[in-house]
Amino acid sequence: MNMCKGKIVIALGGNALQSEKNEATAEAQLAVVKKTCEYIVGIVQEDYEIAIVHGNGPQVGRIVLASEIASNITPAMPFDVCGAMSQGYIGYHIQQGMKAALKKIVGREIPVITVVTQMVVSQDDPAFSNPSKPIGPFYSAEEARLLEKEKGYVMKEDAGRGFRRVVPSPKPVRIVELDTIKRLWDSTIMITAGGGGIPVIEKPDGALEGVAAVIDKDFAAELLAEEVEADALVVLTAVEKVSLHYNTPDQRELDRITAAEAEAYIAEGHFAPGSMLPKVQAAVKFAKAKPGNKAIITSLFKAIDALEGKTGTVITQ
Ligand SMILES: Nc1ncnc2c1ncn2[C@@H]1O[C@H](COP(=O)(O)OP(=O)(O)O)[C@@H](O)[C@H]1O
Ligand SMILES: NC(=O)OP(=O)(O)O
Repeated sequence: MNMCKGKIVIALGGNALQSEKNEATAEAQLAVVKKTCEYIVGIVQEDYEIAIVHGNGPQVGRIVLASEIASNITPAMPFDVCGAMSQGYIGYHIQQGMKAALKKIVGREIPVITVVTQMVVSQDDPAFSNPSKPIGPFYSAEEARLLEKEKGYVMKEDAGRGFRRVVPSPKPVRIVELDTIKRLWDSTIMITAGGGGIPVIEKPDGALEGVAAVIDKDFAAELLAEEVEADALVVLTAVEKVSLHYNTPDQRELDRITAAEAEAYIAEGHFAPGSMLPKVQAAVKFAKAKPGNKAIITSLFKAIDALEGKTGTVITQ
């Protein structure tokens, strides 16, 4: 990676991993990931140094479900182990996609690896008593009621699309593998803090213990961006720009805003919790962390244009 234009941490949204039909097969995911990687490699070709942080809500939920259903024949895996599994197979797909796209588009090899990443969270995080992160498949209201009764799941309606299991989503505090990530940065494209990182708590003796939770990948990407002193946090999702009055006749897209303006819009309730809100909150945190920091929220397809200042919603100090 020569003549670097800047260091960026990319947070990859659900549409970068799953088909519009939400097909849950590994084959469907790999097909989507391969296309996604062609856009990401376009960013590498523009001479940005990148790290990739992906989501894992649908995937970790399905691994947990499969493990629970098979528990009469093989021991169920703890939730944190399921999170590690999701990092492994999503990372594996991205590695394959990146390798193929690098060969096709850039024409040279750049090492790409997945770093199984642990993320320290606080045992006292209020999120543990207020589950909010949707995982796994969608259910009808009737199925949701049954799951609550029979399995003790907490079920919530997810943006008008049906009911999903929700789990605690504590804030990321410390990236355990940070030193390694920093050391590899110059030579290697890393898929790291996938699914927000495997949530672990730190015992008084320093031992780490996995906990049942899913960290928001936008917050994890933000923390990574601060730690590696990235120039930009690039949050890639399904929309080209963030809007005020989203999905109403008064909808207005935002181009360049300050962190203070974004905070005012947050207070006015413009961004849906669990979807756009964490992205804007992460963007604000990064923008405020250091003068010159830039956070961009845009679509995968518009990422390069947004990096060139032509589109996207850009949040700065
Ligand atoms: N104010 C807003 N402006 C733009 N999009 C919004 C807004 N509020 C909610 N959204 C929705 O949030 C989605 C992004 O959240 P989500 O799909 O959960 O993220 P991810 O891409 O990480 O999977 C957008 O595609 C859009 O449908
Ligand atoms: N961990 C995480 O934020 O996953 P999603 O993006 O799938 O919700």
